[in-house]
Amino acid sequence: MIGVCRLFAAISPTTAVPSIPSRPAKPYSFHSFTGIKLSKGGPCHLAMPWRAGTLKEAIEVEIETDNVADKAEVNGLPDLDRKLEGKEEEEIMEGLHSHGEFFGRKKRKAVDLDVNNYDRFKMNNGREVFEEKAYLVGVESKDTEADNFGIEESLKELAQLADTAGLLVVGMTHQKLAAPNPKTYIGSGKVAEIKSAVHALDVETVIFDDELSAGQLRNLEKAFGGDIRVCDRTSLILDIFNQRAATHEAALQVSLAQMEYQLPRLTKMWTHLERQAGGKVKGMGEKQIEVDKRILRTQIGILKKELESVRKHRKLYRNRRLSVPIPVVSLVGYTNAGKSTLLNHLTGADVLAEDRLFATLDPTTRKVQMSNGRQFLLTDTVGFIQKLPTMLVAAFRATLEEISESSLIVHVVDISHPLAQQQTDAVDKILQELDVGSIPKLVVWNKVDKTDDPYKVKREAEKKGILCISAIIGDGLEEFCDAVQAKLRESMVLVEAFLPYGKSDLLNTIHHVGIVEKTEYMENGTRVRAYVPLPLARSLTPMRQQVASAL
Ligand SMILES: Nc1nc2c(ncn2[C@@H]2O[C@H](COP(=O)(O)OP(=O)(O)OP(=O)(O)O)[C@@H](O)[C@H]2O)c(=O)[nH]1
Ligand SMILES: [Mg+2]
Repeated sequence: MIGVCRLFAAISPTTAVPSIPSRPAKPYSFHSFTGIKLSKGGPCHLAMPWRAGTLKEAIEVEIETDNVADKAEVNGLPDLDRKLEGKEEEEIMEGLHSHGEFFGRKKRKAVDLDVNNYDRFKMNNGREVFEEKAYLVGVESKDTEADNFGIEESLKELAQLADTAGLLVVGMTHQKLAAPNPKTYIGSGKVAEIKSAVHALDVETVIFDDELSAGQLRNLEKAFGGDIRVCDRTSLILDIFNQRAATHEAALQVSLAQMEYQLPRLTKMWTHLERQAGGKVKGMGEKQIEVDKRILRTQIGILKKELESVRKHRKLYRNRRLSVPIPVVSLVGYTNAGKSTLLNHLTGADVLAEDRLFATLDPTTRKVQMSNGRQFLLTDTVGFIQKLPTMLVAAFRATLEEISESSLIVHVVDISHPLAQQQTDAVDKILQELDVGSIPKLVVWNKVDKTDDPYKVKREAEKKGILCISAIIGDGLEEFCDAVQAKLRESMVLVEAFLPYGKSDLLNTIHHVGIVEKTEYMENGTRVRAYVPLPLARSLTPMRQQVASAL
């Protein structure tokens, strides 16, 4: 342990490097990536195993491997530090790849060099990645109703997720099954076929398109053999969320979801110890599982408490915002539909918008100032995806509360996507789960510029009463704001109030956020008849009573 601590002191935790050059030989198999300190290892990390996002994480992984596998090596770490003194950089780098032996004070420089030069190549989309090969596996359900995405499309999306996580997809396969195999999810023939493919292609990670049970994960890893790691869509999404969580709240939410995902899957972490010891320590694994489960549960409890306090804070902030009677409009939609691009274009915000899945995790709210003087608040939210892990929906509850408390939901659809309809259905399904049916909704088709025949798309949209926009170019945005106003009016209430001249600020607000039908300037103030959002109607109540008593 001493060695580990010394190492971290020597290496800045903020040193961000894109990835580790090559994945150490299966150092993770007995190790959770839940971000907690388990009973045996040193500090854990939140990143998915193959994707250590920082140098610090990469080193933690190696060191911990040695820690757990062989305590003598851990105790010997200070010596290793000494051994490192005076070594040439090349030597250190060589050591880095062969064994953890050369980890120590001088490593940082060596690894930085290494990261810049080692094993890099460019992908088709121009991004540079390290060679971490992944192979995708899907199961096509015979129940086509449940499979409206189609297996090929679902796997394509999984490939996009893998790419977002920084993996290189080198192959994929699928199988049609009446029901998944409870032991290995796929049939034994398919297991054998994948095994030879992944060994031939030198694959490190096999990703399944559906959530796997602990037993299935274990059996598949055993069946593929070697250092091949098996994971599923859920853990891939969790990893992406983990990489992208920018705020404290998002990080807490993702950690919680990761731990909840990990809890029932802890079993496999310790079985290797029994294997390594030739079965001599039988039973030890089970003990460890119990200890780790307890630690994990305690951590989950702590995280939940912390999240609750963060949420309280957010609620206070939201209540303050709601007390300003400007209607809130939420942008929702499938991931990559263009929500952030739309927010940026309308408000001049600087939210990250890029051609990758789950660019946004945290909601951002900005004011939209229309040319006619009207205003509304626009909130960008986390994107949805088919097969969204339920624990993530639950984890992002606070974020999604933003949606449920808005006056209008704008569903942004990427109409240039071949599966636009399926994506729309997936979003509608999640909105149903969120129970926001009572909030008015406006559907917009975005990325019309990217479609083969924009005119045809626009004609089709017109027939359906849907608005077409191009958020990136700014096409149709004025019509969009008008449509938002018109929709907002539907949820406004008609009020008649008498505002003394000292309340001119309220009169301004009515003009900004409401639709004024009539104003009458009188001796002591203004009498106004207008459609206003409900919160504003509430704050006008005393003045409305004045009108009533004057009648
Ligand atoms: N051609 C075209 N591309 C667009 C348009 N709107 C957005 N994009 C691109 O689509 C990609 C995704 O845009 P984002 O705004 O990040 O999408 P998002 O809905 O916020 O995605 P998540 O945050 O992942 O949910 C980016 O590369 C944008 O430049 C559009 O109208 N036309
Ligand atoms: Mg976004």
